[in-house]
Amino acid sequence: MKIIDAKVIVCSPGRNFVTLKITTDDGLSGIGDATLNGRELSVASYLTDHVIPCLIGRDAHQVEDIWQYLYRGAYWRRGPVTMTAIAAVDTALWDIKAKAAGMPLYQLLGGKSRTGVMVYGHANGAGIDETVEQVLHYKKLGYKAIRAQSGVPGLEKVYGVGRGTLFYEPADSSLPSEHDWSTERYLLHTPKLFAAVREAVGPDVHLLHDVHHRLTPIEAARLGKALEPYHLFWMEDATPAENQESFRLIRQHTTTPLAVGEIFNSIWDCKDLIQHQLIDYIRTTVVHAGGITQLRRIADFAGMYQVRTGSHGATDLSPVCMGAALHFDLWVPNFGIQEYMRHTDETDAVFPHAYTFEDGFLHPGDAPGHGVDIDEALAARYPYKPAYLPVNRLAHDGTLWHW
Ligand SMILES: O=C(O)C(=O)C[C@H](O)[C@H](O)CO
Ligand SMILES: [Mg+2]
Repeated sequence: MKIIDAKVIVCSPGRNFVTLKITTDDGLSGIGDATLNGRELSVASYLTDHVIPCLIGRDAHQVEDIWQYLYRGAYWRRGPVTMTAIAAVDTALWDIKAKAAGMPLYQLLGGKSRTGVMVYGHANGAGIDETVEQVLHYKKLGYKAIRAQSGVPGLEKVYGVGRGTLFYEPADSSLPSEHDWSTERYLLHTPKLFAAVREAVGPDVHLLHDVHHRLTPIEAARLGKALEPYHLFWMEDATPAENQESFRLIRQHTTTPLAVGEIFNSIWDCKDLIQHQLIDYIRTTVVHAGGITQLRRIADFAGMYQVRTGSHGATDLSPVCMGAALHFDLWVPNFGIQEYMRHTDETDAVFPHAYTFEDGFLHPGDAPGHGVDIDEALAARYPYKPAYLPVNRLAHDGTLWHW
């Protein structure tokens, strides 16, 4: 089964997406997500200029060999652009392999390990009352797990608080917009938020929170401790993770479970965190961590240390990534949870998909492959629009901080 064509489709149905489509000589085609928020065209170029020429004529069934060929063959290893490009190829090839077998992808991975994929939704509000209201709204929609983010008094724009109720889109400007930040205000506010949310929602709903890399390890330890009475499912990205060792300090002070990894692109980024049991959930995704082939390796390694998966699933990960992720989630033995930020109707129309939401769970469906397609004619009606993620500055003196 030879690869005869591969092309990159860039479109912007509400937000930018990059999709790779691979076609074989026996008429099968598969697609992979290649979206890297705010840096989309770098991956498109990496694929078009450097990867696609090397794919033509290869056997589409050799998923592992092609992965190694692209990873080792580039000489320059890892990095978000490279690994997103490799992920797109890998996802498209798994899609083709499953279609050739006439099976949904989860069957090829080892079959179902559960009846559905528990997801968490995003509730956010300008203040505590509005956030509580949103959490209750998500509960009513059937969600078993809800992430809560709220504006902080005295700060104008805070991570996680966007427009609308079901959709959140941080890449909101043609040049990076500027947010302001005060750790002290945030640390005073957030325990009050979770006291109110837990009180309103009761003991059974899982609650999650994303710190978005904004605290130092000792500050994160203080927050984790303060949140213990509200028994969070996880506290995410408590501090930047370039130095994996820094999580040891947080761990020594709090029993609040820790989740990390949405910006990781290889198993090496999480090796120490997993091996030393410094985290509880690993958030690497299909699209940014080298596809199903490497994600499977990360999950198996994590399983040895009782670390479970909790893949990133924000709106900048296309429905193609979501479809592939759900097959992975249905199979992976050490599954924890899947993030689910709904896409807009425009996005869903461009990417028709087999997955469905019911009562807090997503189901990948039983269509052969990963079950997500792209309507190329419709995609062509939404040309690329430059859009950046914001930056963050300390409110008191304008120092550039982590966003
Ligand atoms: O979904 C999350 O947990 C995020 O942190 C979302 C990120 O800000 C977003 O995906 C950046 O592209
Ligand atoms: Mg996050």
